[in-house]
Amino acid sequence: MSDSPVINSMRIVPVAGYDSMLLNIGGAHNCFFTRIIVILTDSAGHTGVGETPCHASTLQLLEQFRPLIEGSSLLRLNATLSQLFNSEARQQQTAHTDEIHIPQMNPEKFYNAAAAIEAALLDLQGKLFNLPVADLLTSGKQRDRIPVLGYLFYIADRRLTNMHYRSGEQAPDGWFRLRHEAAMDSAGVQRLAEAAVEQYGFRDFKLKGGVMAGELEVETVEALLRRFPHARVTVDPNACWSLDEAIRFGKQLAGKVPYLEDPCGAEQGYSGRETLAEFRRATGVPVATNMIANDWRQLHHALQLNAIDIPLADPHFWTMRNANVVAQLCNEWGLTTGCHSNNHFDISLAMVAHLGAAAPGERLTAFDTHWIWQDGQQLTHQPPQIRDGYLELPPGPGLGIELNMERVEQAHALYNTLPDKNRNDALGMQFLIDNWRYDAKRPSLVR
Ligand SMILES: O=C([O-])[C@@H](O)[C@@H](O)[C@H](O)[C@@H](O)C(=O)[O-]
Ligand SMILES: [Mg+2]
Repeated sequence: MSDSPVINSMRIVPVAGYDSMLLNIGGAHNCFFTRIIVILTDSAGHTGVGETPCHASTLQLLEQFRPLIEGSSLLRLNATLSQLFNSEARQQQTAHTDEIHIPQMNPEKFYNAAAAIEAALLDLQGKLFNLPVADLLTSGKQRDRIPVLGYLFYIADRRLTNMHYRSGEQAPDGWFRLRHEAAMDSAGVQRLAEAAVEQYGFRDFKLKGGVMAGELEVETVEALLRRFPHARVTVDPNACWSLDEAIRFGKQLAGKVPYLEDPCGAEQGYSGRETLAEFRRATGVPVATNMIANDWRQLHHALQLNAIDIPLADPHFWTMRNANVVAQLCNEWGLTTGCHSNNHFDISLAMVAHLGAAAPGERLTAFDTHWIWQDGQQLTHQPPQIRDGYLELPPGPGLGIELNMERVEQAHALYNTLPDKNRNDALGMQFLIDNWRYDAKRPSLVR
């Protein structure tokens, strides 16, 4: 191993960017979102980067892992990551939940931390070997671009708050202006979709549900389908519909949507995996999830119960290499590969591009990305591009991106000014509904 570059330094940089007042079951997105960037430098003179959701406990874990990373040999990446996976922090990790917008949920963020480190190490290895990260994943690069979907939200009126949402008024007409304006009904969401198609060429859409009564969200899906008859449109109510409601809406949408995402969840003593299995049997509608199959043990139970068709294995929940294994299992076992997302910068966009580029087989559903809400705030010189509904694999070795350090420092400075650094979507809701509180079983505006 004497010829292997050694990791000289690991920098952990919490960063913040701007977001719109996007609604979901957990409330309303804050005007700021936060992420962590991990920057590794090695003795060969290369820089490797990874990105992950930001939480105080993830920052602590990354600090804790620093001694295992600094001084490690780049070519012994497997051994280094095994140390992380064998650490006590991993043993303490409860099953990964997606309930990051609910402040009382504060599980150890082992996977988020490991994912950022692994991505940065892979980026360095790619630069060393002059290969894209997609080629370092077990299945190797399969394609140069991946289908991605237009992630649509109902948007609350930022003017009702005293929070620092951006206005977009300086932007020319179209997506970059509209994404800041209220969109509280089907017509509003349709206008967003039209602008997103104009800008990015999407053929697939996902509506973030769990906001309005289910009937209204189904109506929005149907309105989108009428407007874009050849598009694939789905809705994700984040498991807030009851099983009965999910079956009713599922039957209404059967044959019209490619899948429904987490249409129902745990209720009346039955687990989400059990209710989703019943939903599938009753409706025949394929099920995608990012809520009940987020680690090997959960995935195993979900598949035993025939509860899901599309595990949305997010590289930030699984790490890129594990998510690639999930994609291989999907290919071998007749499932469909997809990917979940949260608000993110362009380092995550590159991670997702490489993951999708390495997914084997043809059963790939359009990957999620929230990038369209952040486009323009990039932390790299040339972010990966979404054109014609496809996310293009950036050229060049590693992740194919280069940090713009001036932007990174600005985003870090912004993070340092924030009073609330962990995600908390309940804050903005107080401007819409007095004493609003999260309820996993009720859409956020149904109170
Ligand atoms: O960004 C949001 O509001 C989503 O609700 C996000 O937090 C979810 O994790 C995600 O998009 C999903 O459930 O698919
Ligand atoms: Mg989801």
